[in-house]
Amino acid sequence: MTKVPEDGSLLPLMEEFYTIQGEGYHSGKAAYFIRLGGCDVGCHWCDVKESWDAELHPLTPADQIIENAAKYPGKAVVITGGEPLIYNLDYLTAGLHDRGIKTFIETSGAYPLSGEWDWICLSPKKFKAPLPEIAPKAGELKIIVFNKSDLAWAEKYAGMVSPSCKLYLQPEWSKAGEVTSLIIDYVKENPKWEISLQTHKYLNIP
Ligand SMILES: C[S@@+](CC[C@H](N)C(=O)[O-])C[C@H]1O[C@@H](n2cnc3c(N)ncnc32)[C@H](O)[C@@H]1O
Ligand SMILES: Nc1nc2[nH]cc(C(=O)O)c2c(=O)[nH]1
Ligand code: SF4
Ligand SMILES: [Mg+2]
Repeated sequence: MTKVPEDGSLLPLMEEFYTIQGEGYHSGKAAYFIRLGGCDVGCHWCDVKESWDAELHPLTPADQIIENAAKYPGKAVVITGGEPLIYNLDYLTAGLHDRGIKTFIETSGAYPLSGEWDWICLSPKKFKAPLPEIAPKAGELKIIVFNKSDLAWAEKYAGMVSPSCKLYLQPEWSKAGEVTSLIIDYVKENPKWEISLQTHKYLNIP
Protein backbone atom coordinates (compact mmCIF):
# COMPACT_ATOMS: atom_id res chain seq x y z
CA MET A 1 0.00 0.00 0.00
CA THR A 2 1.39 3.43 -0.97
CA LYS A 3 1.84 5.65 2.08
CA VAL A 4 0.37 9.13 1.90
CA PRO A 5 2.77 11.52 3.70
CA GLU A 6 1.31 12.78 6.97
CA ASP A 7 2.29 16.40 6.25
CA GLY A 8 -0.32 16.66 3.48
CA SER A 9 2.27 17.60 0.83
CA LEU A 10 1.05 14.79 -1.47
CA LEU A 11 -2.61 13.83 -1.83
CA PRO A 12 -4.39 11.13 -3.88
CA LEU A 13 -6.16 13.24 -6.48
CA MET A 14 -9.04 11.59 -8.34
CA GLU A 15 -10.16 14.61 -10.35
CA GLU A 16 -10.31 18.40 -10.32
CA PHE A 17 -12.77 20.51 -12.27
CA TYR A 18 -14.19 24.00 -12.41
CA THR A 19 -17.97 23.96 -12.20
CA ILE A 20 -20.98 25.32 -10.34
CA GLN A 21 -21.55 24.13 -6.77
CA GLY A 22 -24.72 22.09 -7.21
CA GLU A 23 -25.74 21.45 -3.60
CA GLY A 24 -26.48 23.19 -0.34
CA TYR A 25 -25.82 26.73 0.83
CA HIS A 26 -23.37 27.69 -1.96
CA SER A 27 -25.48 26.14 -4.71
CA GLY A 28 -25.25 28.18 -7.91
CA LYS A 29 -21.78 29.61 -7.26
CA ALA A 30 -18.69 28.94 -9.38
CA ALA A 31 -16.12 26.77 -7.61
CA TYR A 32 -13.08 24.63 -8.36
CA PHE A 33 -13.65 21.05 -7.14
CA ILE A 34 -10.80 18.95 -5.81
CA ARG A 35 -11.83 15.31 -5.39
CA LEU A 36 -9.50 13.21 -3.24
CA GLY A 37 -9.58 9.41 -3.50
CA GLY A 38 -10.17 7.10 -0.54
CA CYS A 39 -13.26 6.39 1.55
CA ASP A 40 -14.25 3.54 3.91
CA VAL A 41 -17.60 4.92 5.08
CA GLY A 42 -19.43 2.57 2.69
CA CYS A 43 -22.68 4.37 1.78
CA HIS A 44 -24.47 1.82 -0.43
CA TRP A 45 -25.96 4.67 -2.51
CA CYS A 46 -22.72 6.67 -2.90
CA ASP A 47 -22.67 8.43 -6.28
CA VAL A 48 -18.87 8.31 -6.59
CA LYS A 49 -17.85 4.77 -5.62
CA GLU A 50 -14.90 5.04 -8.05
CA SER A 51 -13.33 7.29 -5.43
CA TRP A 52 -13.24 4.67 -2.66
CA ASP A 53 -9.90 2.97 -3.43
CA ALA A 54 -7.20 5.59 -2.77
CA GLU A 55 -4.62 3.40 -4.52
CA LEU A 56 -6.26 4.08 -7.88
CA HIS A 57 -5.65 7.83 -7.61
CA PRO A 58 -2.19 9.33 -8.15
CA LEU A 59 -0.37 10.99 -5.27
CA THR A 60 -0.21 14.58 -6.45
CA PRO A 61 1.76 17.50 -4.95
CA ALA A 62 -0.56 19.81 -3.01
CA ASP A 63 1.44 22.72 -4.50
CA GLN A 64 0.35 21.60 -7.98
CA ILE A 65 -3.31 21.36 -6.91
CA ILE A 66 -3.08 24.89 -5.45
CA GLU A 67 -1.54 26.30 -8.67
CA ASN A 68 -4.23 24.62 -10.78
CA ALA A 69 -7.01 26.07 -8.61
CA ALA A 70 -5.49 29.56 -8.73
CA LYS A 71 -5.88 29.70 -12.55
CA TYR A 72 -9.66 30.08 -12.38
CA PRO A 73 -11.61 33.27 -11.73
CA GLY A 74 -13.93 31.71 -9.12
CA LYS A 75 -11.92 32.17 -5.95
CA ALA A 76 -13.50 29.27 -4.05
CA VAL A 77 -12.59 25.59 -3.93
CA VAL A 78 -14.68 22.67 -2.75
CA ILE A 79 -12.57 19.85 -1.37
CA THR A 80 -14.49 16.61 -1.60
CA GLY A 81 -13.92 12.93 -2.27
CA GLY A 82 -14.00 10.18 -1.28
CA GLU A 83 -13.65 11.29 2.30
CA PRO A 84 -11.22 14.23 2.27
CA LEU A 85 -10.66 14.27 6.06
CA ILE A 86 -8.80 10.95 5.85
CA TYR A 87 -5.89 13.25 4.96
CA ASN A 88 -4.15 16.16 6.67
CA LEU A 89 -5.53 19.16 4.78
CA ASP A 90 -3.58 21.85 6.69
CA TYR A 91 -0.98 22.40 3.96
CA LEU A 92 -3.44 22.41 1.05
CA THR A 93 -5.88 24.86 2.66
CA ALA A 94 -3.14 27.21 3.94
CA GLY A 95 -1.74 27.41 0.40
CA LEU A 96 -5.17 28.14 -1.06
CA HIS A 97 -5.74 30.86 1.54
CA ASP A 98 -2.32 32.38 0.70
CA ARG A 99 -3.65 32.86 -2.84
CA GLY A 100 -6.89 34.44 -1.67
CA ILE A 101 -8.99 31.35 -2.42
CA LYS A 102 -11.86 30.43 -0.09
CA THR A 103 -11.89 26.84 1.18
CA PHE A 104 -15.07 24.79 1.42
CA ILE A 105 -15.26 21.10 2.38
CA GLU A 106 -17.80 18.32 1.82
CA THR A 107 -17.33 15.72 4.55
CA SER A 108 -19.00 12.89 6.40
CA GLY A 109 -17.08 13.99 9.51
CA ALA A 110 -15.90 10.44 10.15
CA TYR A 111 -12.23 11.51 10.48
CA PRO A 112 -10.53 14.21 12.58
CA LEU A 113 -10.88 17.74 11.29
CA SER A 114 -7.77 19.25 9.71
CA GLY A 115 -7.43 22.32 7.46
CA GLU A 116 -8.50 25.98 7.59
CA TRP A 117 -12.12 26.27 6.42
CA ASP A 118 -14.36 29.10 5.29
CA TRP A 119 -17.27 26.66 5.08
CA ILE A 120 -17.87 23.14 6.33
CA CYS A 121 -20.67 21.04 4.87
CA LEU A 122 -21.24 18.13 7.25
CA SER A 123 -23.14 15.22 5.72
CA PRO A 124 -23.21 12.57 8.46
CA LYS A 125 -23.73 8.92 7.60
CA LYS A 126 -25.38 6.01 9.43
CA PHE A 127 -22.64 3.71 8.15
CA LYS A 128 -19.78 5.44 10.02
CA ALA A 129 -20.80 8.16 12.46
CA PRO A 130 -19.13 11.56 12.50
CA LEU A 131 -16.71 12.46 15.29
CA PRO A 132 -18.55 14.74 17.74
CA GLU A 133 -16.12 17.68 17.50
CA ILE A 134 -17.04 18.60 13.93
CA ALA A 135 -20.78 19.25 14.43
CA PRO A 136 -20.45 22.65 16.20
CA LYS A 137 -18.12 23.87 13.40
CA ALA A 138 -20.42 23.04 10.47
CA GLY A 139 -21.87 25.90 8.42
CA GLU A 140 -24.40 23.51 6.95
CA LEU A 141 -25.76 20.09 7.85
CA LYS A 142 -26.82 18.15 4.75
CA ILE A 143 -28.73 14.94 5.37
CA ILE A 144 -29.21 12.53 2.47
CA VAL A 145 -32.73 11.11 2.59
CA PHE A 146 -32.95 7.55 1.27
CA ASN A 147 -36.16 6.65 3.10
CA LYS A 148 -38.64 8.05 5.61
CA SER A 149 -36.63 6.91 8.65
CA ASP A 150 -33.84 9.30 7.67
CA LEU A 151 -36.05 12.28 8.59
CA ALA A 152 -36.18 11.30 12.28
CA TRP A 153 -32.47 10.40 12.17
CA ALA A 154 -31.73 13.90 10.77
CA GLU A 155 -33.12 15.53 13.92
CA LYS A 156 -30.45 13.91 16.07
CA TYR A 157 -27.77 15.85 14.16
CA ALA A 158 -29.80 19.05 14.07
CA GLY A 159 -29.48 19.00 17.85
CA MET A 160 -25.67 18.78 17.67
CA VAL A 161 -24.85 21.67 15.30
CA SER A 162 -24.63 25.38 16.17
CA PRO A 163 -27.79 27.53 16.18
CA SER A 164 -26.61 29.34 13.00
CA CYS A 165 -25.98 26.11 11.05
CA LYS A 166 -28.10 25.80 7.88
CA LEU A 167 -30.17 22.59 7.78
CA TYR A 168 -30.72 20.77 4.48
CA LEU A 169 -32.53 17.61 3.44
CA GLN A 170 -31.25 16.28 0.11
CA PRO A 171 -32.97 13.43 -1.74
CA GLU A 172 -30.80 10.41 -2.44
CA TRP A 173 -30.50 10.59 -6.22
CA SER A 174 -31.85 7.12 -7.12
CA LYS A 175 -34.79 7.56 -4.72
CA ALA A 176 -35.52 11.20 -5.56
CA GLY A 177 -38.78 10.25 -7.28
CA GLU A 178 -40.17 8.79 -4.05
CA VAL A 179 -38.52 10.77 -1.25
CA THR A 180 -38.77 14.31 -2.66
CA SER A 181 -42.48 14.54 -1.83
CA LEU A 182 -41.78 13.28 1.73
CA ILE A 183 -39.12 15.99 2.09
CA ILE A 184 -41.46 18.69 0.78
CA ASP A 185 -44.13 17.74 3.33
CA TYR A 186 -41.54 17.56 6.11
CA VAL A 187 -40.06 20.99 5.35
CA LYS A 188 -43.54 22.53 5.26
CA GLU A 189 -44.17 21.16 8.77
CA ASN A 190 -40.62 21.77 10.04
CA PRO A 191 -39.44 24.99 8.38
CA LYS A 192 -36.07 25.09 10.11
CA TRP A 193 -35.12 22.60 7.35
CA GLU A 194 -34.65 23.52 3.66
CA ILE A 195 -34.46 21.35 0.54
CA SER A 196 -31.11 20.85 -1.21
CA LEU A 197 -31.19 19.32 -4.68
CA GLN A 198 -28.24 18.01 -6.68
CA THR A 199 -28.80 20.74 -9.27
CA HIS A 200 -25.66 19.85 -11.27
CA LYS A 201 -27.30 16.52 -12.17
CA TYR A 202 -30.35 18.31 -13.57
CA LEU A 203 -28.06 20.75 -15.41
CA ASN A 204 -25.88 17.93 -16.79
CA ILE A 205 -22.66 19.49 -15.58
CA PRO A 206 -19.92 17.85 -13.46
C1 LIG B 1 -19.60 11.95 -2.70
S1 LIG B 1 -19.68 12.79 -1.15
C2 LIG B 1 -17.96 13.13 -0.82
C3 LIG B 1 -17.72 13.88 0.48
C4 LIG B 1 -17.91 13.07 1.77
N1 LIG B 1 -17.46 11.73 1.67
C5 LIG B 1 -19.37 13.10 2.19
O1 LIG B 1 -20.04 12.08 2.04
O2 LIG B 1 -19.83 14.17 2.64
C6 LIG B 1 -20.28 14.44 -1.61
C7 LIG B 1 -21.70 14.75 -1.23
O3 LIG B 1 -22.57 13.96 -2.04
C8 LIG B 1 -23.59 13.42 -1.23
N2 LIG B 1 -24.07 12.23 -1.92
C9 LIG B 1 -23.34 11.13 -2.23
N3 LIG B 1 -24.09 10.23 -2.90
C10 LIG B 1 -25.32 10.79 -3.05
C11 LIG B 1 -26.53 10.33 -3.64
N4 LIG B 1 -26.63 9.13 -4.23
N5 LIG B 1 -27.60 11.16 -3.61
C12 LIG B 1 -27.52 12.38 -3.00
N6 LIG B 1 -26.42 12.86 -2.42
C13 LIG B 1 -25.32 12.06 -2.43
C14 LIG B 1 -22.87 13.16 0.08
O4 LIG B 1 -23.74 13.00 1.19
C15 LIG B 1 -22.04 14.41 0.22
O5 LIG B 1 -22.81 15.45 0.78
N1 LIG C 1 -21.45 20.51 -9.31
C1 LIG C 1 -21.21 19.71 -8.26
N2 LIG C 1 -21.59 20.11 -7.03
C2 LIG C 1 -21.28 19.29 -6.00
N3 LIG C 1 -21.50 19.53 -4.69
C3 LIG C 1 -20.97 18.51 -3.97
C4 LIG C 1 -20.40 17.58 -4.86
C5 LIG C 1 -19.56 16.46 -4.40
O1 LIG C 1 -19.49 15.44 -5.07
O2 LIG C 1 -18.97 16.61 -3.33
C6 LIG C 1 -20.60 18.08 -6.15
C7 LIG C 1 -20.28 17.64 -7.47
O3 LIG C 1 -19.76 16.54 -7.73
N4 LIG C 1 -20.59 18.51 -8.48
S1 SF4 D 1 -18.91 9.07 2.88
FE1 SF4 D 1 -19.13 10.24 0.99
S2 SF4 D 1 -17.64 9.35 -0.47
FE2 SF4 D 1 -17.79 7.95 1.28
S3 SF4 D 1 -19.25 6.40 0.60
FE3 SF4 D 1 -20.43 7.99 1.71
S4 SF4 D 1 -21.09 9.49 0.16
FE4 SF4 D 1 -19.49 8.20 -0.77
MG1 LIG E 1 -21.04 14.73 -6.28
